[in-house]
Amino acid sequence: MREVREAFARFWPLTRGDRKWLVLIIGCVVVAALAETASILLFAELTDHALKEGSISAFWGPAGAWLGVAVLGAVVGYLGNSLAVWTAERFVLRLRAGVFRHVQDLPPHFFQKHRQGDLVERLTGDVEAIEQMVVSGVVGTVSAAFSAVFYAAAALWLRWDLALVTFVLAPLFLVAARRFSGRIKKASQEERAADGAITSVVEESLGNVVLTQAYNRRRAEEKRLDREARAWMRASVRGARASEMYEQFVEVVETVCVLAVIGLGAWEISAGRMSLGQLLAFAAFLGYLYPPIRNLGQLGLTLTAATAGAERIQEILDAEPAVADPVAPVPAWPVRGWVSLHGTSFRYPGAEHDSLREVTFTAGPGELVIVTGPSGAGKSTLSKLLTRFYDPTAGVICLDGVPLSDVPLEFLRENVALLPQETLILHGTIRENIECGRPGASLADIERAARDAVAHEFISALPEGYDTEIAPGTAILSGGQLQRIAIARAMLRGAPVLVLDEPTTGLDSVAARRVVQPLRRLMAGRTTIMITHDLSLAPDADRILVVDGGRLVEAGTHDELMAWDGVYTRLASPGKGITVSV
Ligand SMILES: Nc1ncnc2c1ncn2[C@@H]1O[C@H](COP(=O)(O)OP(=O)(O)OP(=O)(O)O)[C@@H](O)[C@H]1O
Repeated sequence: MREVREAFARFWPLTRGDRKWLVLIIGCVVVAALAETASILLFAELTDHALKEGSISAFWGPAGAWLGVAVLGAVVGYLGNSLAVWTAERFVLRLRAGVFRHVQDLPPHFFQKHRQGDLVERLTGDVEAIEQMVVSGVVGTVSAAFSAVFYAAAALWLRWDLALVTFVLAPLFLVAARRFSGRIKKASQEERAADGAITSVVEESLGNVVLTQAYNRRRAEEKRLDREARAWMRASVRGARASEMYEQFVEVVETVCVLAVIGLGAWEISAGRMSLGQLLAFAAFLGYLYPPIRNLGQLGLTLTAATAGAERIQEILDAEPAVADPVAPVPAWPVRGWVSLHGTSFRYPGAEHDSLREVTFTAGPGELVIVTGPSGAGKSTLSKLLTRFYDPTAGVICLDGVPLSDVPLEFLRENVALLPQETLILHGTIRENIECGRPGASLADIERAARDAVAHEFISALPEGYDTEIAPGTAILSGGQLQRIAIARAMLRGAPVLVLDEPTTGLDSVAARRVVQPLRRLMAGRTTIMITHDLSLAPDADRILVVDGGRLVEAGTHDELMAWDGVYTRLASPGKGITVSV
């Protein structure tokens, strides 16, 4: 129960703004319960008078009142339930948006640690589970509690002695619910994790379908899915079994109660203190009294199952973004493009070694600085620091002399544009894909950027031109063409500082040559830091920095470094072999 309380306390604040609706819903629920109670009492009156005495004149009054009460109950029931669904869905909407916003700010290593399918499951199934706990849980509990109290009062009023017998046995329902809640929660946790794993396997397999088919991995992938699906099946059967056991146990408890009432009733009838009609009315009444008590127990189980989802969402919400907007940000300024690193070191969270060690260099407006080095040297890490996905663990990185941690994140990313290793394509038209470099840009600007990126020609040749729909992994365009779209996007952004991470990776030499010309245009007049293995642009670079094992080991122009005969010479002359740092 402590977990339910904790999870509840965490998510209850999200109902702010909707609490007035919750109060209204509860009002409807209470009126509906009252109407229901009144109808039971009217039923008892009908049995006692109209039926027992066989009097039709005694029928009309209670019958009319019963109909009135039933209509009132129906109206408030409809209002309350519709409002409850609306409020619950609003809660889901808000919670999902909040979790999604949080996830978007999380650092790259978070996404390396969590499988995508699992995150999808958390943002869908688990979010709904929390709704069950916070909104439907509250409404359901209040509704069942009020109904139980009203029915109990009515039962006492009808026959206090029989009512007491039924009350004595009622706590058995709650004991049973407690007994089963642990098992149900565990099964529910496993089921949710397995759900996430299934989504992950399907997503990864379909995303890699070429590898699967080319390497005959179909059987292996099927086995992987089968393993997760079986785990899901086991958990869901275990959960269903525990719920069913609870249901059946409750049935038995109910039978015991009915038998106790009939036994006591038989004794009362034999002593002449009760009529058969009264006993039947009371027994029928039990049919009303037990469901809300039973529901209370069932709700307890739903709540414990929902905490499994709540804990999975909490785990995401507890993950901290690696960087935050500065508390006292420097006001925006016309950025010139001086980038300087001073004794910068960085270690990934949880890693044992620094990925960058005491790196110091400066790059100025109009300069092309190439960062190269063996695989695993720390080059991509440098691009993550320059665009502030992480803050250095030691040292400082400045833009125009201002530490990046004092620059508002949005302003920083407007002025330092990243062209990442993998070509990032969004679902949408080519125009939208370029426009996201500068939202709201005119078509003329988009076309100019595409022309500069040598992309206008192939885009115009497409039947739908700039309105052609593309998506990640699209087959309409080649890797080089997609890269040129990404370059057009960066051109449109017009940022004074460019960080290019392996801009020609994955392109064959012809395609790579085709992007070199637009790249040169893109770089003109800006500070460009290009991280690359491909040294075809090296002779043009103002400076080449060679990183090895996280350290800056060589710096100079192509000619200077070639004359040095060090790491760079080996990298630039493949015949001499490339070192790989570990
Ligand atoms: N999320 C992470 N957690 C821990 N260590 C990491 C993480 N990402 C990278 N590393 C480590 O940091 C070091 C530098 O990695 P980085 O990706 O910067 O190398 P790189 O020079 O760009 O390599 P490549 O040229 O192969 O892309 C490597 O030893 C790598 O294992």
